[in-house]
Parts: sequence; C-alpha cells; structure tokens
Amino acid sequence: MDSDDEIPSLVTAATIDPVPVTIITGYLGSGKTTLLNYILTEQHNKKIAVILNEFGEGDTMEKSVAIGEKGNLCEEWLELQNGCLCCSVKDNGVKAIENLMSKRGKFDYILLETTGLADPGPIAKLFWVDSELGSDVHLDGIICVVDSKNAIKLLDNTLRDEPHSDTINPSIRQVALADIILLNKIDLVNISTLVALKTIIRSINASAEIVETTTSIVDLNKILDLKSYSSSNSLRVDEMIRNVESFEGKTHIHQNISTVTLEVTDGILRTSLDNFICQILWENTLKDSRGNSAEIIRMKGVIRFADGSIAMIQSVYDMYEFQELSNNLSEVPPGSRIILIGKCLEKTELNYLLNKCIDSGNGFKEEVNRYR
Ligand SMILES: Nc1nc2c(ncn2[C@@H]2O[C@H](COP(=O)(O)OP(=O)(O)OP(=O)(O)O)[C@@H](O)[C@H]2O)c(=O)[nH]1
Repeated sequence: MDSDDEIPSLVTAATIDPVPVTIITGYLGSGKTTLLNYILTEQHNKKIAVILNEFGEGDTMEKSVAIGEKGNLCEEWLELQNGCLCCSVKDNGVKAIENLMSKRGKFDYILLETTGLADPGPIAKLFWVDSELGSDVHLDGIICVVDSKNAIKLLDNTLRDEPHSDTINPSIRQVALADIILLNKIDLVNISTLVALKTIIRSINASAEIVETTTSIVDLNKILDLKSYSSSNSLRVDEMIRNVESFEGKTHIHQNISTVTLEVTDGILRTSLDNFICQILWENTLKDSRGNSAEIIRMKGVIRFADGSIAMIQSVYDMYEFQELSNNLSEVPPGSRIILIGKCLEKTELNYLLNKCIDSGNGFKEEVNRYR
C-alpha cells in the first residue's frame, strides 16, 4: 500500500478472515436495490450487513445498517462522526463497522450500496486497507449495475459531450472502477442495443467481466468473494489482458476514458517501477499527445522484477499496493503486464514514459556498478 496519511490507521485486532466488503454501484434506478434483495434472499443462511452510503447527510451521527440473518432483516446503527462513511475520518468508518461486529458478531458479507450519483472511488479506498494493518474487513470487489435501457444514451452522450473535460461524470467512473459489470434490464432492450451498449462499456473498461441480467439475477459466485484486490487473483490479470486486447482497435468512439495495456519483456528494477508509478499517480507528469493531463482511475498488473521476484500491483486513484507472489510462480507467464483505466491515456505516451523510467533506472544501476 502506498505510504503517508492515505493509510487508515487501524488498531483493532483482526479476526482470522477479514469480512469481504462488496461495493454495489450504478446509476439511478439501474437495479442495485433489486440486486441487494436478491442476494439477501439467496444467501438467507448467511449473516449480511447492508449499508447504504448516501452523501449530504452531514448532521446525522448514526447510519442505519440492515442486517439479514436467517431470512429476517433487522436494523442496527453505525456510530459515525457524520452520516457519510467516506466523508468521515478514514479509519472511523471502518472502526464503526468493526465495533458493530464486536457487538453483533462477525458478518459473512458486507454489501455497501452507493447512491446512483456517487463516485465509488473514495469508499473503495476506505475499505481497501492493508491486511497487515489488521483490519476486520477487506474490499472484495466493485459491482456496477447498468440499466441497459437508459445507459446507452447516458454513457454515449456523456462520453461525446466531455471528450476533453477535466471532470469525469460519476456514471463513467462507476463503469471504469468496476470489477464486474451487470448489464441489467436486458428484458427491455433488443440485441443491437445490447451490442452497442457493450461496445461503449468495453471502450471505458475493457478488463471487467460483463454479465447480462434481468431483475439483477446473477450467479452469486460471479459477484461475491471475488478477491479482486488480493494477490490470489493475479492469474486473472492475463485473462483480463486477453479481454482488453481482443477489444483494442475495435471502437471508433471519440472519448477520453479508456483501457490501455502495457507489456515489458525484461525484468524491471523496483526503482524504475516506483518512479513510473510516482509519475503517473502522484506527479501528474503523464500527458496525451495533445498535452492534456492524464488521470489513472484504476490499475492492475503483474510485475516481474529484475531480481526474479513477482508481484501483483493494483491501484485505485492515487493509492497503490504491491503484493509479492509466493505461490504458483511457475504458472505466471514471462514478462510484466499492466492494465490501466483512466482519462487521456495513450499507449505510445505510456510506453514512452515507462521505458524512460526503465532506461534511467538501468543507467543508474550501471553508474553504481562502475564505481564499485
Ligand atoms: N423491467 C425491468 N425492471 C427492473 C429490472 N431490475 C429492476 N427493475 C425495476 O427497476 C426499478 C429500479 O430498480 P432498483 O433496484 O430500485 O434500482 P436502484 O439502482 O436501487 O435505484 P436507486 O436506488 O433509485 O438508484 C424498480 O422498479 C425495479 O423493479 C429488470 O431487469 N427489468
């Protein structure tokens, strides 16, 4: 995890298995509540906490949590400094959930629904706490529910209206950050609309899996226990890369949010990669060929370092984490691969910056060796 004050300072003792937190996002009326009800019904033998994160509840000190257990729903309260989880001091929101679990017992799942107009990024960062910090909860994945009937107009118009805008509409961010996308309400659209919608969604986020649903009915194995932020998911990166590559060059939509993949054959020095990450996430040095500043929304990849070690890298906005891989190393394909989703990303510019960081890292190493 990156350093400094972004890291929530958790002090509570961790339970053996941290409880997975699934963020359910999606535009207004897309079918998020329908999905929550479906999960609660299907998983009635599990203990599930459902939290609705709404903004603008500044005066409330408590947030209602619905707890589903043995087919019954009851209400509990989270003690917060204000009513919005991601607006409260970072570790406060997580701590409030941990306090609730010490009172009510451990949950099997925590489902967090964001309001339709919300960017799920801040709340994802809040729960994406380093397991070494001893949290009782961990971010499992982000599901974006899309209303197939209305999304095409919304996404298409937004992409076309704001090709070089500095702001990114929340509906686009929701798709960009998703690990899995439910194309819901497919009963209301014909095949050609569905194909066109998939093309738009793929043009934003080419790595997430897309599942078509009616009334949000989905195989729960596809959306729960995803482990999207765990190194155990590293072998999926290649599957995602193949998804992205199969789509590359197939869209002609003029837009500024897209998915780009990078590959490096030789092992990378850690200092070179640190330098690259620092420049793209924190120093905003990356620009497109027209000079527009790029923004990385999400990154995932598998890195093979020059010393032979392999790590999974992930980021959500400016927060990133390396997880060293220790199992199944022989199954990891050679080289390094990174998937980036963000604004004003161009493969040529990204490759140029990455190679510059690799070259300057190698140059520095040669200098040091020369004076040894
Ligand atoms: N025809 C059709 N209607 C659906 C489907 N899924 C959900 N709905 C209906 O769409 C409406 C909105 O669904 P919700 O689950 O409340 O959507 P939401 O995303 O929670 O809505 P907000 O909380 O307002 O953002 C409800 O009337 C649902 O019954 C579907 O697949 N097909």
